[in-house]
Amino acid sequence: MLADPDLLAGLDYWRTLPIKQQPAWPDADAVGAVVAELATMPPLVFAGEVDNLRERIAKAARGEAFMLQGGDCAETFAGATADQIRDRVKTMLQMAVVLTYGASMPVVKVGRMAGQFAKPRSSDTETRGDVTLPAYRGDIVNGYDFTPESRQADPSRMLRGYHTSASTLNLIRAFTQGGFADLREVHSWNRGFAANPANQRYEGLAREIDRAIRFMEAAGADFDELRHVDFYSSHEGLLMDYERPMTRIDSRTGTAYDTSAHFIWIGERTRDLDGAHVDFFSRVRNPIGVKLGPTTTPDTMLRLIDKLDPQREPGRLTFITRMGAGKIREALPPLLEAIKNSDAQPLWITDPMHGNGITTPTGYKTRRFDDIVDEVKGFFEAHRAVGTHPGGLHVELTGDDVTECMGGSEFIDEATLATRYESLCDPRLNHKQSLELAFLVAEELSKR
Ligand SMILES: O=C[C@H](O)[C@H](O)COP(=O)(O)O
Ligand SMILES: C=C(OP(=O)(O)O)C(=O)O
Ligand SMILES: [Mn+2]
Repeated sequence: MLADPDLLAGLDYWRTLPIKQQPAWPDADAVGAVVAELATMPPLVFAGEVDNLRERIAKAARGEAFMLQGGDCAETFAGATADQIRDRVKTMLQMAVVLTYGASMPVVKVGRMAGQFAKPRSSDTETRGDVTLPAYRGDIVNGYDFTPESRQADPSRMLRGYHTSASTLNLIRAFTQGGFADLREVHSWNRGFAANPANQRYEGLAREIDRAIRFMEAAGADFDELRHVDFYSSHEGLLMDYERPMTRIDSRTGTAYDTSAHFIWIGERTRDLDGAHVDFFSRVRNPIGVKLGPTTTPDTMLRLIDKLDPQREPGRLTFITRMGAGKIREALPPLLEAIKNSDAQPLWITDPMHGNGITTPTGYKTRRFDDIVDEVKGFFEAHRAVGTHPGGLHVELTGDDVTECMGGSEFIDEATLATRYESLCDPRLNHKQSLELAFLVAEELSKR
């Protein structure tokens, strides 16, 4: 089907609107050449897969599924190795099994992976000693090394971002379709975790899952079927010179899909109602997420719904709340009440990371595991009180044994942060902290 000329013109309307958080590219011609090349590259995802995800999100919004979204704050080109990708996928699969049991519902698995390369920053510059340089905006824009050459925005990085996303997604598809996701195998990894004396508290739940799997086996469940899982990609839709050329007209329907990922979210810093990002993503068919911080008013939220989901399409819109542990119990209920009295049915998921950042006196950005857990609990409490569905969890995590967030059963403290702090942006839960969070959330889910 041919695209309607108004749709094509609309996809560039964002250029006339105020825009935030874009790099200062030094050479417009070089950007134009990269954008033209990106526009000729094959899509990373197929529109039909995007539609499937939208249907699953619709189920989660109705309270019939739970969404798990996780991965790095900022993926890096160097971090796209087989081992690191495998360990992140493994962590997500392990969490998903625990959550599936806790929720007694399917878990929709979405990686902050295969394209999560662009970062919004609080400041355009970074100063070390008496040197000030442009801030690091993610590997798709500039380098992390603190030199003028590395921090200069380089559009050729967008091509490397595309190719790194393609190879990452290829390996994710191979793992999740090729047998690595076998339910019995994933559960045996979880048994290893719960067998550690530090995680004794979770042993009971692990044993219950064990019994459930043995029951399934005895009852003749087809475990071959359970070796394949659907795993979707997502990232913040931030860098417009990348997202626009990756947006294509679907030949089946004549509508626009951003083919850089299945799911795209708009960040807390760029969700202005009259800004470029909201306008652009209002015109693509992907399921869209919007981060909502503690200052969000019901009116702003309702206007975001009108812009991004005027048809009230099931699965179209996900609100990712990131209020902070100390604020969620006051800030979230008024938003939930306003939704209850409207005709909209967004999916609600909790990001317990971005409202709980602190910086140590030694300069590490970190988060306390207990604050993260507390925000998740506040999220469940708010939904329970209002009668809406707490539909998912959005976390920054890695499969590696890093020391970036404090607490958890290994008691990572301020002094320990320095031993293996690897994130180039925000602190991630390590493998064990991620599993621990999944067990705690499963306990909350099973209370319902
Ligand atoms: O993930 C995002 C960070 O919170 C965001 O990039 C801001 O970080 P900054 O305050 O270090 O710039
Ligand atoms: C920048 C991020 O979050 P927020 O927009 O909620 O600050 C993020 O998810 O990494
Ligand atoms: Mn982050």
